[in-house]
Amino acid sequence: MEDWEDEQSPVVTSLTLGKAENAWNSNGQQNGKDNEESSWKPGAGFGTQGGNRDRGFGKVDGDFKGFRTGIDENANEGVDNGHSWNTGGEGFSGRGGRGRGGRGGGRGFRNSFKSDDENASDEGFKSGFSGRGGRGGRGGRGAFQQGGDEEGKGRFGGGYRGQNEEIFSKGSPKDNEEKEDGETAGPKVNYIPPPPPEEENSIFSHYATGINFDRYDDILVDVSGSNPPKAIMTFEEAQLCETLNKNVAKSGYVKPTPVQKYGIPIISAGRDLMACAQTGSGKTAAFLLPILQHLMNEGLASSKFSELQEPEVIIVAPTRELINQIYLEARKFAYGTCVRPVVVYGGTNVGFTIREVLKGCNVLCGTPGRLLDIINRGKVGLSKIRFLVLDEADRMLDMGFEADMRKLVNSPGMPSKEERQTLMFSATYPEDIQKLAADFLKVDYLFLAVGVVGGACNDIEQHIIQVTQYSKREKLLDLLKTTGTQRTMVFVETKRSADFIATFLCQEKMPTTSIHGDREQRERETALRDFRTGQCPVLVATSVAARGLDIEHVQHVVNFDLPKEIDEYVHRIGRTGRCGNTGRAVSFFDPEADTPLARSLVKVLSEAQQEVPSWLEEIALGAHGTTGFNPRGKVFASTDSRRGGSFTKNLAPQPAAQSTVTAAADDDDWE
Ligand SMILES: Nc1ncnc2c1ncn2[C@@H]1O[C@H](COP(=O)(O)OP(=O)(O)OP(=O)(O)O)[C@@H](O)[C@H]1O
Repeated sequence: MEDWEDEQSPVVTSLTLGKAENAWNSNGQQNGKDNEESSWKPGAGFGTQGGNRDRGFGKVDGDFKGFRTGIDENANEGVDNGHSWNTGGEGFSGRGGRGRGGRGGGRGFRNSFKSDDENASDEGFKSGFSGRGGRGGRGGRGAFQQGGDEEGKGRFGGGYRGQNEEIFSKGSPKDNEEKEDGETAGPKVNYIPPPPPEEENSIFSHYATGINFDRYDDILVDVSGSNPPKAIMTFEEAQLCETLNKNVAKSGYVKPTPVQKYGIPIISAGRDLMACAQTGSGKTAAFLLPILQHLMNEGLASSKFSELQEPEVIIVAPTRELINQIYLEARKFAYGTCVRPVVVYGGTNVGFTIREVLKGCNVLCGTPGRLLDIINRGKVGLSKIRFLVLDEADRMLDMGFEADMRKLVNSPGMPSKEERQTLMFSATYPEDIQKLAADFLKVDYLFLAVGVVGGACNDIEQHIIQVTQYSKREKLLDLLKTTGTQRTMVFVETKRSADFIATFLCQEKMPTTSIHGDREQRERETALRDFRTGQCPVLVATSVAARGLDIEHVQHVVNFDLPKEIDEYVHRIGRTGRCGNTGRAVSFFDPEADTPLARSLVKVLSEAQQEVPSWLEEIALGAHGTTGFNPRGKVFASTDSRRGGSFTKNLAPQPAAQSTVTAAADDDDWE
């Protein structure tokens, strides 16, 4: 029997709040004993604090007033006095020492919650805190250095959804938030996701296009490369078969968006494509429809009765939730056809994944790790691949995933780039990534730019508010009081901040859930579902939710912590203002931390005709930005890195918002 075949039954892997203390004692206590410096004390809810004062939080000053916890104003929490800080016995707010160490006193909470980015955030907490025992880990200096038993996965990593949620999740083996993998190592994962909807109504449920949908027609479009095919103006011109046409209509699509008008004929003509279009402007259908039409025209090569499945299409995306969403879209458009899409992603039971694949698979959607895993297990052959799609292509080719993408295209059987069609889609394309992407594409690929490459969607009202690190929580609370039950995504930098802020909001009686890479997959999906349905109208998220997610009614995005990269900002705020709907994004700008982003932020705001606060311009003027800056630059900030783009629509560019900043930089310099 193969190793995956015994992975049958899902087991409950996390604990309810009521049970957690026991489990915690039995597993975690071991950790505590193992480590002289560790300091957790059971019995006070889940309040925990590892790390010592200097290495952990540093002294708290500014306007941080504790956290309705056992922490005192002088930050004498944690190790030194042996008290844990807790959240009133209701939730948890545990914390290991940061491992990296604070940057000295005086920065207080900032050290704790700002400076520990995703990579660093794990260092202090690699221990058996999950309620299942820890696997150990690197251990934090002054924190919990040893794991407990061999079963658990270490780290604290729980998310929080309020009163009754099963809180504690095992940690992830990865440090990098967005880098999802197939979990080829480590303990078996038993999670089997719920089956996708079968009812036609649910499959085709969609939200209405917004008042600005028709304004998509005014966006400048640039196609570069030789002999681009003519754009289509209607779906009829796409010459889709009857079933696909019906499915398009049932999805509520009346007319194509610009990326569809240009992208569909390019793909149908057999050309490779690198496409860049605003967030929420319909990139998914732009590649799915012509691919499905091709399969309908050409017929399917793979047999559902084969022991080796040989899909015609592979679609990769960087996060599990996004790839699942793409899969559901593929399933929707393929409804009533014999094309069978399948999705594979980490955090789920491998045996289940393989069984799904073996039921027949034409369009294989996956996160890179799990995809490579099942390919390596010999369950999927690549020789029949006709299309390779990289969604969020710039992310798929940056340092996090580039190696996996190279492994994929070099896997045995994978047709060479000359023999397959390769399609890349994103709202952002740093120029160096474009150059790298050319390795995967035929020489004569077409570059399609809808609007500003890397630009924010114009339907999003953007506000930047100057704050100090210590005033953020109060500001967030004030903000959320004005948004009521409207759906809001709050982005933070670290997994721990996500838990912390979610806990804080729950205590303030705001139904909140959280999503980040340390949550178990089941919890992540529950969180997303609760957010989608409005049961929890506030979702606190790390960058794992920044790209691609298409959730109805998200009216607000809050950047509690601004990201370090401007592209990340563009994707995050793009969770609102989709498909012609309007949205609002509020970002907290802490000059101490965010000054390097100032220039590119001014640029993005200007290009989207948003008001640029004068204080931000001043900061930008004095800042050594990490990204290019030319607020008066041309509308296409950057186009095809091969240059020579030809404008296919000659509308007068709209004037950028006035900006007094005159720093000289290359128009194209987004890095
Ligand atoms: N032609 C259309 N008419 C109506 N709705 C559409 C059309 N095309 C796409 N949509 C809808 O618009 C929403 C956004 O589409 P999609 O998720 O593909 O955007 P995207 O460009 O991939 O965004 P992101 O850059 O954030 O990944 C989806 O709900 C989709 O069903």
